[in-house]
Amino acid sequence: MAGKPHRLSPEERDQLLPNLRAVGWNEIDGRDGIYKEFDFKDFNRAFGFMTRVALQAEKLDHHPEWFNVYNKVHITLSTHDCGGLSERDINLASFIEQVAASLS
Ligand SMILES: C[C@H](O)[C@H](O)[C@H]1CNC2=NC(N)=NC(=O)C2=N1
Repeated sequence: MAGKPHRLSPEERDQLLPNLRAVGWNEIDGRDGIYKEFDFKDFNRAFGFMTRVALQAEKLDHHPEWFNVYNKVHITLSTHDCGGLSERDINLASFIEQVAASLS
């Protein structure tokens, strides 16, 4: 983990967000963060996904806000250390996409 995170500038957002928007991440109303809902086949897959994301989050020292019931996982990414969206959220979202792709 390198340096203190900063809130992404408009230019950085224009560059970094389109790829994530294209796979279902949306900016949140009233808060500087991104959000996506995942649907898995069953609880085992949802929880397996969460386990893999959790281990990486701990490694990166960057943690998701999330909700799970049965096969659904809802994830919000935002960086408290800078009060908004940072590159750490983009990196974690990209990792999350890789995990989700490998499980479906
Ligand atoms: C002390 C610790 O390194 C910080 O609180 C880390 C932990 N995980 C974190 N997760 C997220 N999402 N944002 C942060 O700013 C953050 N900061």
